[in-house]
Amino acid sequence: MNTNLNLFPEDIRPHIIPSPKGGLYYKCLGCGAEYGIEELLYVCPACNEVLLIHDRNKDQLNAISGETWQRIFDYRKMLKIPALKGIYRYHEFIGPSIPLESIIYLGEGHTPLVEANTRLQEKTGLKFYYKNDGQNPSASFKDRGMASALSSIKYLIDQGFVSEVISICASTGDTSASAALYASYLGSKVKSAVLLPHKKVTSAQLAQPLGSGARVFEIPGVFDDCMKVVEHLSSSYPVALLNSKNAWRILGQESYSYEIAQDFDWDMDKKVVMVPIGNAGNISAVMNGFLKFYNAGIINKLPKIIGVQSEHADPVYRYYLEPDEGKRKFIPVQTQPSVAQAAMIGNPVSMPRVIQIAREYDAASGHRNVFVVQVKEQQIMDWQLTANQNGHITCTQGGECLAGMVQAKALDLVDESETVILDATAHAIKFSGFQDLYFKGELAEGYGISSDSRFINLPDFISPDDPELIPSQEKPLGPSQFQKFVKDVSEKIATRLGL
Ligand SMILES: N[C@@H](CCOP(=O)(O)O)C(=O)O
Repeated sequence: MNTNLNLFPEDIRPHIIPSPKGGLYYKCLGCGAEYGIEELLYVCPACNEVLLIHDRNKDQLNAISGETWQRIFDYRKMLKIPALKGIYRYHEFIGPSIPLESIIYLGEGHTPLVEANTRLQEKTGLKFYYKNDGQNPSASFKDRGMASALSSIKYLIDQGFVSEVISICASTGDTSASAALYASYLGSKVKSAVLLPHKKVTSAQLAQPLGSGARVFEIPGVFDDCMKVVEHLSSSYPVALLNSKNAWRILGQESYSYEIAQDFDWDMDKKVVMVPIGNAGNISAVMNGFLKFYNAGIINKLPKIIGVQSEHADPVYRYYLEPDEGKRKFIPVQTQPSVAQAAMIGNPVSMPRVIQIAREYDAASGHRNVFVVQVKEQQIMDWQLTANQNGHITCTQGGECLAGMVQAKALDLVDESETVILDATAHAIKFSGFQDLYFKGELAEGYGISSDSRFINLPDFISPDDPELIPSQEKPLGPSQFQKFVKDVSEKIATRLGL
């Protein structure tokens, strides 16, 4: 696609189309060992700890002023080059080694930021927005990380470092949908396999990888058990791990923060970003993204970060309950049934990243700026339904986020002077089964939720009393009978509506 660079201001022109630069490398969070990105690597071969991707040339980012970066990203919005339409608008911060030809773009990123209506803001006493990551191609935020991870795999294939790949992931349902979708786009060179905890993903989520043609394996247990199997597979066989243990996933998910910064015209003063925590890759990425923009002078304030966990899957919340950093000890938990099923994780693989990045984040902020709150299952469901009955399309994790905001206000972690951004991590439709069970009062006891009649909404079946007036495909009604049918049913509906 041709781009007329003359349309752009002269000082911006050389930066509009990024060219690939080397310099990325894996760094172990445990022993600090460094490794090249030319191999598929998920944990440190020396100490088995998780990795992050760093940029040897990151100082070069500071050769461009923060204000110029802002303009570069604003002008890039005008581009029609597919590779730069999604998360790679921020190429220099997402994956500067990846040439544009290796970038996969399926429409991810730049999801809408929707301000809550006055009623909801008055009810909660806070000004807030949902960032609708359910409007990504596979209907969850995972597509950000997957676009990055699969672009990195395409890069390795394009460069001849690998020829064929079997990708694998454990999932509560969103990661698998996304992995299968992006792998299927790459065709025969990347075969996708996903592991799901049997009966612990929603039917919509199960349908997604099946529809994309992935091999789907269901195993007994919960997500944490699947994750252990996948970790074993990835350390024993030549497979590409697509969970967020894969550091490329973190890079891609940093785009969420870059977009929030750009959406608010780079003004992060008095902003609070709330993120549900499951495998903890997302909160790591969100903090890291803001830190990178802050270090490059693109934003001059670090927003407050508040993670949210359900009382039924709260290991990160428990870790931070201890005020003395030196005494904190991470202990995995056994999860209990949670309607925020995507976050029903007791042993998050990114916990070491959370600990390290949160420390850096607080240090750069000059005060504590990362918090974690805990919410009840009842609050998750009730706030999800409240949000969606006010024009949102949020999943149960988004409900968890809103419940977390209300809890944070009760704890004085946030006040009326601040603006809150909530992460609707997936589309409501994926999790509509929980809504259905809530409305029918059929949620299993283990969730600890009772259905509040204020939220219940069930369909009303309206049919003529006379069986002769009931239309069917096998026996269509004659014209006069059909007219009677329409009149009869309309009158009944009008009565119900009080017309
Ligand atoms: N909620 C996730 C769990 C896996 O997390 P990831 O960060 O490793 O992708 C899912 O949808 O599977």
